[in-house]
Amino acid sequence: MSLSLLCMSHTPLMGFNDPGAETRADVDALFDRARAFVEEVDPTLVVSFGPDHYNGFFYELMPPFAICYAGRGVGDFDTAADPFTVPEEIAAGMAQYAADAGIDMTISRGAELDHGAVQIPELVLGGLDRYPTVPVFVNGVAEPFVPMSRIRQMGEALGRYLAGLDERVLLIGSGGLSHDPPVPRWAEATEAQRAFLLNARHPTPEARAARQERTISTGLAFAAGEATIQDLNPEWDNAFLDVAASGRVEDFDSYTAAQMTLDAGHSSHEVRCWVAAAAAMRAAGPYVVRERYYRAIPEWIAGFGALFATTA
Ligand SMILES: O=C(O)/C=C/c1cccc(O)c1O
Ligand SMILES: [Fe+2]
Repeated sequence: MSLSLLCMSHTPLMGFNDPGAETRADVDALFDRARAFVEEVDPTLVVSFGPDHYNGFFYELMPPFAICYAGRGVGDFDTAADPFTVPEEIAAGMAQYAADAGIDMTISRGAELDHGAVQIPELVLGGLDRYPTVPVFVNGVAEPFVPMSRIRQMGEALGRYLAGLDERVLLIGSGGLSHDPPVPRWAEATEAQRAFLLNARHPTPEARAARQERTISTGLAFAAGEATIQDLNPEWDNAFLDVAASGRVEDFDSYTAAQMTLDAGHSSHEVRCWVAAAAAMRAAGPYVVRERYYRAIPEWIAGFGALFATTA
């Protein structure tokens, strides 16, 4: 048995907006190190915590988190539209263990997963079918949010279960850090946007392209200082990374959703994926940080961070 941890920001604008050659090379080198880390820890099982952006999970039924017994990419922003190879018995074991531990776990037997859940596994694992992978959806955009302590406890419960398996488990957390991309919000949404937030599965190619174009152009305007979205917050991001690196996962409990929105933007809640993954990792004992990375990248609307760790 062993556990390892790889948390990274995702951004669908990578490959669409140019952040400059130096930044691109720096991030490419980070992804090379991520792939080398995966090769080194040589997982027999991957558990990947990722959010959604109203491509697979909608307000018609929005759980705080869900273990996916089966899931496939929707292919937004050119991410893989492939199925994950999910070991169903392990997914079911995780769900039962979490339920027995008092976690109100949701499951999905047919999840549709967007770039939030697909981009990092696709890029660091080399495809969605290369390793047996259990995707775990964690809501990072849709209010209301459960307290961060529940995310930590959910991660810890799954970590205890995974630590008891005869597997080399790689935990992935995909999301964050500070960022405020133009994802509609119910409170200020128009009627048309509310219909979208309620259920807009399987958009036409034209609707998909229009949506993506809005995000791409917002990224360009943001980098030019002309967008109205919230600024990135490198100070907040580095404080979050400090906690994640320390392994003191209970310290995340003091993060409230309202303050996170104010400090770090409406999509900062994606860090819940990191919290779940780090808490699962910590449940197996102290860990040693092998990589810590941070760079604010406005063209990609991303406080772009990474943390890799192995058991001490
Ligand atoms: O438009 C979306 O669906 C999401 C955009 C986005 C932009 C930047 C960073 C992220 O994590 C995003 O999800
Ligand atoms: Fe995102």
